[in-house]
Amino acid sequence: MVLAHFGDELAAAVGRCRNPVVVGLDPRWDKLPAGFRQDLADNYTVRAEAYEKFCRGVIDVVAPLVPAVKPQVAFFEECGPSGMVALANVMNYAREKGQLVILDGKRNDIGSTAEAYARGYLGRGSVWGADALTISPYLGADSLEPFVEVAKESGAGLFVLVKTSNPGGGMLQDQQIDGQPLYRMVAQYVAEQSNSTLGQSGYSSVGAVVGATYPDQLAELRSAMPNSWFLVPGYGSQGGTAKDTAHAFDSLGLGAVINNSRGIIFAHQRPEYRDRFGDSNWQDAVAAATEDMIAQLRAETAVGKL
Ligand SMILES: O=c1ccn([C@@H]2O[C@H](COP(=O)(O)O)[C@@H](O)[C@H]2O)c(=O)[nH]1
Repeated sequence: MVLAHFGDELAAAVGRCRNPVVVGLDPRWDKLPAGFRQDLADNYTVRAEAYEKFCRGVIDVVAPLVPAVKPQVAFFEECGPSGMVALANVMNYAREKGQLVILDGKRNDIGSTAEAYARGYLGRGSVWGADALTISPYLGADSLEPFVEVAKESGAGLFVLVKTSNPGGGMLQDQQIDGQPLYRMVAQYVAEQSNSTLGQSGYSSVGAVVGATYPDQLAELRSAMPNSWFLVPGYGSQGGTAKDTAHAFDSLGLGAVINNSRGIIFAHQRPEYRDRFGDSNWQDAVAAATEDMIAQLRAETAVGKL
């Protein structure tokens, strides 16, 4: 079944869960709980199978708690073909469990190739069936249009990289062009596309990636893209805090979803959870870290009004 409208679906899911947490599925071999690792680290089929089993276990815990998961394609792609099968199985499992699936692939290319990416990834009628996909803006408008067109047809969503969470992103994104940083030009494009994909929630299906590590720009960009969902990475392991994300939300606590990958899925290794849970109770650590993040966001931001 095709999604009616990603922006509205996300608003409904965030409202239902009363929180905007996205759990990032970034499986890493050396961080998996002991029971998942065998002596076959160099066998990528074994790795892929372990990643799938682990991610299914994470989804079992977080599906009743949060609106969406964000599989990171890179960790599955690293495993070759068996990794891509594992990714497809994980995406299907998340959807079966009622989760929206935001695929972090950061795709794009020239227009005709971008169209193939868009048709392959976006919407439930597609082969991959992602509810939303992250895309790069740096090939320009003709590379982005196929994604927007397919998203409109399929009801799926897009998150355009506007101000990324990494320390080096400013090398290009902060460059001044005609008196404004490049990221503001990208934001303007996203705002324009949002106007043509507005849903009943007031939010569009064309959103923006803006890092929690740049709180000032989060505030600035919230005003520049008032109808766009923000996908906010950089929380936890990269240093972003709940307070840092406060300006990403509108006054009702909508408008942004906050991703946390390592900090949740590998919580069993974090000092604050390690002694309580350890490897054998890793799923309880995932639950505790998710619930703690929800509580922090509710205490420090307008999410408390949801
Ligand atoms: O600007 C960006 C865009 C994407 N990411 C991705 O989000 C997660 C973050 O992982 P953590 O473990 O929570 O740090 C990861 O998949 C990145 O590729 C980002 O961090 N920043």
